[in-house]
Amino acid sequence: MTATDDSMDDDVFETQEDTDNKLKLLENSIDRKADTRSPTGYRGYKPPTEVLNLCKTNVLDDVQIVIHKTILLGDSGVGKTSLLVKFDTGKFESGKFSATVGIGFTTKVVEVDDTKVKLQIWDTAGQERFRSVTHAYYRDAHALLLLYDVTNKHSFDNIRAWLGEISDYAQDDVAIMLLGNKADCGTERAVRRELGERLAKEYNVAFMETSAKSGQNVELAFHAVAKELKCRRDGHKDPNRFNVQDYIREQTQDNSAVQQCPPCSY
Ligand SMILES: Nc1nc2c(ncn2[C@@H]2O[C@H](COP(=O)(O)OP(=O)(O)OP(=O)(O)O)[C@@H](O)[C@H]2O)c(=O)[nH]1
Repeated sequence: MTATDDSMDDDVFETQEDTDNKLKLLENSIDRKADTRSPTGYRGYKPPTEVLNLCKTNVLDDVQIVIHKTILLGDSGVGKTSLLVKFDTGKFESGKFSATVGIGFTTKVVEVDDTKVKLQIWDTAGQERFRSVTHAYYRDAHALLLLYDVTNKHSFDNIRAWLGEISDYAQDDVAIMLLGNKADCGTERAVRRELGERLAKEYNVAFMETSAKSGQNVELAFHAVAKELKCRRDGHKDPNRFNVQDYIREQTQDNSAVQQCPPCSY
């Protein structure tokens, strides 16, 4: 499977008009909020011009598309922006990104079983003060990638709270994948892989460890989500229900020689 920037033929999921209306709503709400005092200091926030331009080019050019909205969530500093940039550009630049302010997105086409699936991937700010803004985006999300940092126990302990917010604000059938990021940090590890696996099982969500730095499982995380979303859409035609965790297991076994986590003592 490969990820490309090609457009795709498929039926309409979100139209140009829908996207236009959302942009207008976003711009209006930002203008309105700028008029009032904000306890968080967020109300004056305007998305960067590039984000708005991105909306106006990449999405609006393709009218005949299926957009699967995928959101990256998790505490500040767990690596959401780095994971997205690695997937998008193949690059990791240590310490390059300042904390995300508000929200922005990138679109990426992923090829699954000879079909193109368009993921609109939203990167959110992990900082608490932006939480009310990001909640607004949960409602129409098809998939959520929830990250913690394997070197930061606190970010793992907060996952239950994140899952609580997800159940409050997202659709019941949203696809959720828990990602333990920074798996390259062998000696600094503070959260064992088994703890992540156990938590994911408890909440019945998919799980894998990733590294935006080494690239471990980065493509796989987004491909697994794309495959899950495609299978959900095709569900009525597919008698053998796709199981995303089995798929991840098969794929990581295939690649285990290159993707093995360094031994750790936790
Ligand atoms: N070693 C290692 N460092 C990483 C990895 N992913 C991200 N980082 C580093 O962790 C720091 C935070 O990464 P970001 O991508 O900005 O984190 P974020 O979750 O987007 O943070 P917010 O925007 O504040 O929500 C940066 O210094 C990254 O270089 C990884 O997989 N391995």
